[in-house]
Amino acid sequence: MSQTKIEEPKTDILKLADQDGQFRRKASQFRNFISSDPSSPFPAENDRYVVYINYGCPWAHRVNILLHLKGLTSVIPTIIVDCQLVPNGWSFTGNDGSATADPLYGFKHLRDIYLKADPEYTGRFTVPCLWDKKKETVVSNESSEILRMLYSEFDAFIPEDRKESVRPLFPKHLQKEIEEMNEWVYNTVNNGVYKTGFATTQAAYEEHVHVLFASLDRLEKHLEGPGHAPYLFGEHITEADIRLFTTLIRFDVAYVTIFKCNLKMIRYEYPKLHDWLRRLYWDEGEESNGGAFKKTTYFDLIKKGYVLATKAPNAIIPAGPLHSILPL
Ligand SMILES: N[C@@H](CCC(=O)N[C@@H](CS)C(=O)NCC(=O)O)C(=O)O
Repeated sequence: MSQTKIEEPKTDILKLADQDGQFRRKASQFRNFISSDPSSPFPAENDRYVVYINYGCPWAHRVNILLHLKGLTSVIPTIIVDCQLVPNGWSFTGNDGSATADPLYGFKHLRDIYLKADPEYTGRFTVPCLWDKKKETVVSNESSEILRMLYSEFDAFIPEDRKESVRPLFPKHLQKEIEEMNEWVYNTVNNGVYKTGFATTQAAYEEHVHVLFASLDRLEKHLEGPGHAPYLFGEHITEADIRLFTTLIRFDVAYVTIFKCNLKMIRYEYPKLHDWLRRLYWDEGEESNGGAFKKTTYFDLIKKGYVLATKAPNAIIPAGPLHSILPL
């Protein structure tokens, strides 16, 4: 008789850098799209989808901002996992805004959601993770694509003035420029902080830290360009602002100290980026639909999440900076 083997996780969750000290982000594996077309495999419906997030992760934060900006928080509710990455991955502990168990299936770990969708899944168990309650599967675990499907596919469920046709986050005439910016900002800033902070050799760290700051210098210059203020592409918030915000709001409070991205700080050395960042954070008016950026930012959990992920000196959470964000 063959013995029943208990399956160990195939992914070493706490191993972030490769053998050569470089952090290489793996491509997301669930890449389906929700559509407003009722005959599509994943049609937009009220209360059919949920998205697993935590409050530390910048990729999950993008999605949470978008749900608030669009007024979709009750159409696609979020389910929160805690901010500590343990050997079994993200979990439900009752801490950091999470429930004590997954409200859908009673699971203790997010990995069980992925394995329910595909028992053979070998990728990483990441947030954000968009789940279809009807088909009981993961629709997508790629934040950049989750953003895109939320722009217009759920327009039937939101007020007129939030629809993509009225207040576009990815306007036709800017798409090429936004795509171009996404490319270098993703590689050198959004993911650049991780390549720097998760590096485990001096050479890998130094390879990425200078590239990161060269891109911040480039962004600072960009904001001086015609039509590039107060938001990255003019008078209104676009996708480019959302994607950069979730990295820069973490910069002075977490990446400078915990990820050693410490050649400069946003608040002291990047006046234009600093203005841009504070305007987004503090806005509680129409542009941010009543504070989408502020309401979704949890500075303490951001710090905690990175300290625990990197085991930064003795897992002590730095007290500073004195103000997580300065007034406008
Ligand atoms: N490309 C993904 C990346 C998501 C991602 O890496 N999330 C991190 C949290 S910041 C995660 O869940 N890491 C857990 C792991 O890799 O095991 C996206 O943009 O959605």
